[in-house]
Amino acid sequence: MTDYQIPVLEVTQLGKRIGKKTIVNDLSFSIKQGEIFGFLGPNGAGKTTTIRMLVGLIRPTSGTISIGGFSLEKHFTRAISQVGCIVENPELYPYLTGRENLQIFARMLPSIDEERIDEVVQLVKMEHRIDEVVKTYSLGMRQRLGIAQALLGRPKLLILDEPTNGLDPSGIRELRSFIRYLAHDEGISVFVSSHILHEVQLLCDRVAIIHQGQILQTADIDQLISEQTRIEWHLSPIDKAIKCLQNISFISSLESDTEQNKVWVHMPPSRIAETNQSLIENQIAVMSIQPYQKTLEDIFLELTRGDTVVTNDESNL
Ligand SMILES: Nc1ncnc2c1ncn2[C@@H]1O[C@H](COP(=O)(O)OP(=O)(O)OP(=O)(O)O)[C@@H](O)[C@H]1O
Repeated sequence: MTDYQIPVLEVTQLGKRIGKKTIVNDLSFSIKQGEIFGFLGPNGAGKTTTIRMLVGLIRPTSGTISIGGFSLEKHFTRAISQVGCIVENPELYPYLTGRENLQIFARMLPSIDEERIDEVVQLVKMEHRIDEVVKTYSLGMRQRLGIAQALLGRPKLLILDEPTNGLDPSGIRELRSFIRYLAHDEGISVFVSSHILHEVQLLCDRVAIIHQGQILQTADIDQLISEQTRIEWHLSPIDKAIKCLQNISFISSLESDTEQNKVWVHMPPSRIAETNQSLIENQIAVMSIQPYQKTLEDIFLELTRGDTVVTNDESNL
């Protein structure tokens, strides 16, 4: 079902100035169909301002946004009709049932019938509680209903601003598996902002790291982690081993301690076996191989040199 060729969201050199202050500067990224794209940054980095521009609540001062191939500026209605969005807490009527909330929202959209309401209720797996009043729902269920509301218009792109705020660990886990289902099984692209590294690492396929209104790095999560893997090799004879490793193209930043017979290199973990084989073919004894993998948090801290981002302690996953 997933087609990774079509960019559902394309953002080019997006910028926002308010007065003399640059809030967001030169953001460029694109999101493919069925992809979960994390927008990770500390408080005040510019995430909400970016989301407000993506959903047409404020105008960019520079750059372009294209949704499903339509420019948000030139074809606003066509572009925005492909977006479903909820901010931190969805706006719901507490004294009405879940279904009545969806019916009210559906009236604002063209051609949404009861059948579509039943479909989204099934999609968010709320069939058993949808006819109860919202004030009896947990925060996690309200989030689901908010997502159901956002899905009513069959969006290609779902935008979620810090969706796990206020949820307990089981609610977070449930929401995570639900978002993955929507993206990977239903083919909906998801843009999700977060200040929690661990959450992004567990949820997203790709991430843009934003700091002071600028993207520091955009990367595939798995690739990012594997590129940042440092491998410790215990080898003998060490001088011959170093020469051998220096000739391998995918190995970088070689450091060694000849007294301990140890070498540390950066390389993809998937190439360990072939490296091991070429060492053995060169009559080098391999005593041990120890990979050390950086977390997204380590990578973020290196990029930003220590600005505050919440670690997995707070996310409590
Ligand atoms: N209308 C405005 N006028 C002046 N400054 C603003 C305005 N809106 C946002 N800012 C500033 O821009 C910066 C980015 O704000 P934004 O809300 O986009 O950050 P954020 O990454 O979403 O952080 P948070 O998670 O705290 O909301 C902040 O320093 C904020 O104070």
